[in-house]
Amino acid sequence: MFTHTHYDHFNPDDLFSRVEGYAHGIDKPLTIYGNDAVIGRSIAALGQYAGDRFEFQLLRPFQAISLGDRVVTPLLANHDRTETCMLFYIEKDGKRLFYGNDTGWLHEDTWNWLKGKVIDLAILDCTHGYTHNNRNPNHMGIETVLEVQRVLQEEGNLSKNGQIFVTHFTHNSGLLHEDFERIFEPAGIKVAYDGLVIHI
Ligand SMILES: Nc1ccn([C@@H]2O[C@H](COP(=O)(O)O)[C@@H](O)[C@H]2O)c(=O)n1
Repeated sequence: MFTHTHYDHFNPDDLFSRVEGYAHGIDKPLTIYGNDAVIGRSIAALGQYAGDRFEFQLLRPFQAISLGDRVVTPLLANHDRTETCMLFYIEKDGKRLFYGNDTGWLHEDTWNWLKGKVIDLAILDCTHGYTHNNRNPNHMGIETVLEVQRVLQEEGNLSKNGQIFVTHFTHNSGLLHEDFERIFEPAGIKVAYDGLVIHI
């Protein structure tokens, strides 16, 4: 399931290693979920070799789909005006995950959709460090993350033990992992790292 087609999230040429004759022992297709750009570029990368090794499912903003025991609702990101970039609200076993990356200050339609929804774990974009803007577009920074937390709390979106983790940092902020930990610790926001597993 893809949020958008930027190079750091989507490399459709990798799909080729699953085609007939290259990969073996495959008895069911891999479903690619995403916006029209994701689906179009996946099909273009595979060409005639897609065979029965792949299926494609177009995601539309705010139209929930069932995936086994999960319900996934794609939400609109505020990231790239040339593409329908998406975030995800995922419900499973009574737990609710908000995958909020890549995005700047949340899209108005997403804020509206979130009204009345509960979140047990929010994963938020914190590409930037300090931006002196608490409504940063395209990507969030520290002030925007804190402002999103404030609104989520004000709206009652976070469950009793609801957690926020930040991720997707650029080295250009000049901040290290421990700097982000120190900055976000007073707000109770945790800082993600490669290989992190969170149980909710
Ligand atoms: N000021 C920035 C902004 C982003 N990056 C890194 O570039 C990658 C792609 O960014 P997108 O805006 O296309 O999502 C991403 O991995 C960022 O960390 C950067 O280094 N400096």
